[in-house]
Amino acid sequence: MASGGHSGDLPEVLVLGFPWVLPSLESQFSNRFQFLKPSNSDLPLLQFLSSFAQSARALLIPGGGIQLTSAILDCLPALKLVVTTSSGLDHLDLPELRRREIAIAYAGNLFTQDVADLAVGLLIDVLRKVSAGDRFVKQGIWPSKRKFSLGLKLSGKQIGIVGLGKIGTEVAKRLEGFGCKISYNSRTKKPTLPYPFYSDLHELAANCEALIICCGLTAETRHMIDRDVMVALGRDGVIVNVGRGAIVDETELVRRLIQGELGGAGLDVFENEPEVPKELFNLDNVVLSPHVAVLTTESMVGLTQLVAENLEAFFSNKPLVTPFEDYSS
Ligand SMILES: O=CC(=O)O
Repeated sequence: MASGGHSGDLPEVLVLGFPWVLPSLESQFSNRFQFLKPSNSDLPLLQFLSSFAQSARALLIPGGGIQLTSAILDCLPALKLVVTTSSGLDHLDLPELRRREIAIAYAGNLFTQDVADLAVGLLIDVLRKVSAGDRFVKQGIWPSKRKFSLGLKLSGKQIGIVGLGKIGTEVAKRLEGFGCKISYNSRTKKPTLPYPFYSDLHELAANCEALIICCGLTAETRHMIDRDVMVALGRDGVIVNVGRGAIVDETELVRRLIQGELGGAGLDVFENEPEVPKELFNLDNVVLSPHVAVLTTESMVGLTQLVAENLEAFFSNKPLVTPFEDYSS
């Protein structure tokens, strides 16, 4: 067996890429599923799939690092389920999966709190210069230089949430606790929420001191945070991105940060991960994190369980625990 390990008649789960939870799934559920791993083989991916994955009905794929293309799907005639470990689905070709009648299970709301926490953490870090202060102390600069540059107050700030779904709403709740004034732009107005809605993103930006990007990446949101939005946000404006890198025009963002035409940025996601524009490395008003908003010890325990439950449900012909059904988004 090219994937390593033979497990008799257990249902096969093809694994593409390197899902974070794979080691814990293997250690807890190897008696339930047989994991087929092309990454363990020397064969090119499509050749591996055509040789060893013809009967695989379920596929496990992480949220990043690999796109599920038609070329891959063409090699998987028996595929009926994709389980992805993310809440964002931009790595999946949704119309193509629908056309092929392949179901999707995803992380649902599992990461909502963690992502909202990190968004607020990044905002506080940019404004109050936590990481910059940490470097100032650890690099021994404090005794000689004495003065550390002033940060900015969070309390009372006008914050614009871009995408007021589950994550955006949790960010808003947290920031209300800091006395911030929240407004938002989203696909639709949320009548049950008290915050001012701006259907025009530029208007939102013009009325805010920071934008927190919480939406998913779609054809509509790609490069939605463009030059004009950044101009509207103004020279002191801050951008925090916990959505997807490509929602922001990264080249423009970097240029404005270098030129001092934007106040700062807190970025967990980038256009070409894991590549990050090196020009950002020396900017103290920029805080970078390696796409970890969803990753906590607790969330990975929950995710391991959720993936296993979705696989169990599928193989016993029961409804998925966290199906993704809105193929249009
Ligand atoms: O970025 C991570 C996710 O979409 O879950």
